Amino acid sequence: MDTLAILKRGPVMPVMVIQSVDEALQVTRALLDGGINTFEITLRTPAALDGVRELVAAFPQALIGVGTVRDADQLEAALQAGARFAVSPGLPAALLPALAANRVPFLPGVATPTEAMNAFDAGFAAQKLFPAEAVGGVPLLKSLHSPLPDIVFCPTGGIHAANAATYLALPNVACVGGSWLAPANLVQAGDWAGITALAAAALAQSRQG
Ligand SMILES: O=C(O)C(=O)C[C@H](O)[C@H](O)COP(=O)(O)O
Repeated sequence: MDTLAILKRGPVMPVMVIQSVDEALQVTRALLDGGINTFEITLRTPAALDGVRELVAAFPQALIGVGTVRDADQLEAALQAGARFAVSPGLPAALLPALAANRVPFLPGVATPTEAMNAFDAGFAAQKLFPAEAVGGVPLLKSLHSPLPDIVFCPTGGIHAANAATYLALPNVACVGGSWLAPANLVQAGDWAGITALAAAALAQSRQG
């Protein structure tokens, strides 16, 4: 499965910051119940890699990837844990040899036309616009489409229930990602039904968009 196919499979991707394996299992179950099938587990917490391992084992129907990948060691560890794709806030040069060696579907972060062109030339036609809202959001994506029509984006950073559909309606957007699908307040409260409802609403909106 290539990166674009993974984005289209979404087309809404929860960006998850997990504090424990048990929490990861509960949140993922709740999101699956709402119809989400693609998950980005950020490597920002000590529980992340164990979480990936357990999620891959517990939910074979889910596509589990990792986010916040910043170096080759993280990428290797994530692949060993069973991650099926990887996402980064950028495209650090130090990652390129590991990406070439592993051929894992990879979504690099970009924020400018030059970064988008460099990532395209490195072999990545599907890219994450990050942080989407802060760097120009919908108007920026519209402006990028004319000169760079062969680059497809997954905007993340500042996406939420009220603006996701506007992004998904753009011709160069295949997916949107964000933490709004599993917000910390609902996770801490153990409000799994609330998370299922957020997921279902996001998917319903994406189908209208
Ligand atoms: O670390 C990564 O690889 C990322 O993917 C970054 C995330 O996309 C953003 O941190 C989500 O931003 P919010 O939805 O505004 O909370």
